[in-house]
Amino acid sequence: MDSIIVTGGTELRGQIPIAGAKNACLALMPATLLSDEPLTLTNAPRLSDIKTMTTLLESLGAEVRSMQEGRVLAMSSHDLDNLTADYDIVRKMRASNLVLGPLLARAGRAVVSLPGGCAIGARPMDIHIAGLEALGAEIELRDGYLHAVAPRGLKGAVIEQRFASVGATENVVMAATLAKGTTVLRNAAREPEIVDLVKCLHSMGAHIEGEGTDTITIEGVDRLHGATHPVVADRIELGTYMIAPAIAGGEVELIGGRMDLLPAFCEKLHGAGIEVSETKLGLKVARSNGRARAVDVKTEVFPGFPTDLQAQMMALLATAKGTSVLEETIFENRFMHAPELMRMGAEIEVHGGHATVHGVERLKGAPVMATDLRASVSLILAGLGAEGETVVSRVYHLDRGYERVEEKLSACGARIERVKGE
Ligand SMILES: CC(=O)N[C@H]1[C@@H](OP(=O)(O)OP(=O)(O)OC[C@H]2O[C@@H](n3ccc(=O)[nH]c3=O)[C@H](O)[C@@H]2O)O[C@H](CO)[C@@H](O)[C@@H]1O
Ligand SMILES: C=C(OP(=O)(O)O)C(=O)O
Repeated sequence: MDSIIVTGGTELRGQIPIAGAKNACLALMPATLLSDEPLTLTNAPRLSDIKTMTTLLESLGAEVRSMQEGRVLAMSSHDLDNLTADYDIVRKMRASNLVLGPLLARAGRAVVSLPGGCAIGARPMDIHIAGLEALGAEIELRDGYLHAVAPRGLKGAVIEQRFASVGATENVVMAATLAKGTTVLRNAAREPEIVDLVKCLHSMGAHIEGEGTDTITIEGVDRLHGATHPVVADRIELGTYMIAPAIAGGEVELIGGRMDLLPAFCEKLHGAGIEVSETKLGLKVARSNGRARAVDVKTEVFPGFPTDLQAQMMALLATAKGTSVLEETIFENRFMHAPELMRMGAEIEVHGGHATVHGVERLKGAPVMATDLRASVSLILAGLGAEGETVVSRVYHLDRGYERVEEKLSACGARIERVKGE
């Protein structure tokens, strides 16, 4: 297994290009299942999760051609010869459950393994199931698999989600594009990845309104056609690299970055004394006034502070002046980076969904272990500002969501290298 070694203490200066969003691409790829014509995605990120989704789509009979070193994904689902998403693939990546809605809508049947829980929480699928059942699907759990059928086809309905789940919104919106009649989805997720998915569905001929608000209305159509769609910028990669100069000092321009993708996050960085400004090419982040200041953070659905940036923010607050309280409201077990940061000298107390962080002047490098995707990168960020060497092991989690992390950071002067494992 590969490790990443970071030697802290160098200010960062330079530019970092932001890739297409993993979480948008993982919803856009299954949209190919809705049409027998080709769907091409441009600005795709090069990540192991994208390879996993490729394997899943291919297992269903779709063709996925990766071009321009993975930047372009040309997909065709002309023939679907299998309607089962196998446990061996789904267990690797929860977003595999996003084939359920499209398969049901196009083929009237789907068998999708339940993904099970993961390190950050239990992550059930009841909201997905309730939404698809409201559209007329009959869904049964047998042998760990969801067996879904729509014997009379899907039919538009009014659906009120008990929580604005990102994945359930994506599954229901995709399924409703081919349902008969109108679907009104209330308490829909408003994340930019949903807006991007709807943009792509529009290009495929879907009739959808209200994306980006809490009510999405979908007028079903008989068929969707092919399209080409550019994947939106990855706001979580963006936020991650915005924190890098905030921790290490210096000034970095994030090419393709936009404040509207991260409104609450940009506000908190500002509150912590970090300068964020718009440039012609993206966003510029600078820390010129010494240590950051403590701020309290509560994770919320969009446009609130994203849970996927909570670990990275904790790494920043670990060396801020004063005490900060981080509240995690989306996942029940998403503070696993705290004990690793404590191995580097951070002073953190975790009580249920709250973490109290007493900022210290400086962290010290240590061997640490990545437990999940965002936890991994938070340890790298912490290492950038720490004294000495930080060795982050188990970085396969990192490769799920960050491409060329060492190259992007070392281009700005960071001392960071990957050591290949067995
Ligand atoms: C591939 C992808 O896009 N992943 C993102 C997506 O995950 P994902 O789509 O899985 O996240 P959800 O919004 O569905 O989950 C949020 C919360 O709702 C709960 N829940 C969800 C569905 C359900 O049927 N029942 C239920 O109880 C989950 O357990 C969790 O506690 O949004 C999360 C919240 O912004 C992000 O952290 C993930 O990075
Ligand atoms: C939690 C994440 O991903 P997933 O939903 O695929 O587990 C993430 O991207 O931080």
